[in-house]
Amino acid sequence: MDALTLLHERSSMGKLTEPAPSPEQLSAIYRAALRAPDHKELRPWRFIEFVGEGRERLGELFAEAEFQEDPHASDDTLNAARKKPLRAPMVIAVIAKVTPDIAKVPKVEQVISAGCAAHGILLAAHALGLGAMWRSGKYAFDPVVRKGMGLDKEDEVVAFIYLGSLAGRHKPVPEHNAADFVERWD
Ligand SMILES: Cc1cc2nc3c(=O)[nH]c(=O)nc-3n(C[C@H](O)[C@H](O)[C@H](O)COP(=O)(O)O)c2cc1C
Repeated sequence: MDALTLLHERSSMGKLTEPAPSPEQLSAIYRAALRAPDHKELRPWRFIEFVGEGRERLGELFAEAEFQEDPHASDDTLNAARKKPLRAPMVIAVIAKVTPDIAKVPKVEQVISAGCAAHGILLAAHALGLGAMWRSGKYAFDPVVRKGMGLDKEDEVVAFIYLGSLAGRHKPVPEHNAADFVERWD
């Protein structure tokens, strides 16, 4: 697949199955992530891989977040939260590891950089024939989840990327008209 075809045709895949990416595939995926544009080379990103029982630990954090939000939450609600990370054989949390008060690189730029790293993961996964889906949801912003994953005060959860093998067909890529989004000064 050439680079432009990849950029034009990447799409998300919510239906994911075993196996998880191999070590070689992960290596290629992280190389792509680490090529994200990065002002002052701060490397403002960290990745936490959840596989096997690690996904269950993440699910427990989601359920605990749900419980803290509503101590009367039903068992169904807590179990639904618990099961979310099991939708794929691997989840990668992309964290913006923010260095506060650094000259010329405000927090927003560091978070954008980490977002570009997340996009790199999606693109590399697609190029490798894997499926991937970027999710956030309320748990990405929840204090219980943040604390459980060891985030510092200024850090942000940019993505939970669900990764695995394709268990469905990619939906057709929508055609947009660039002119709807572009203005030109000349
Ligand atoms: C920051 C961010 C957070 C997202 N969170 C979710 C989410 O929690 N749940 C979801 O279904 N899609 C979420 N999406 C959207 C999907 O990842 C996906 O981009 C969307 O379904 C469109 O599909 P496509 O990537 O194939 O165009 C999120 C996207 C971004 C950029």
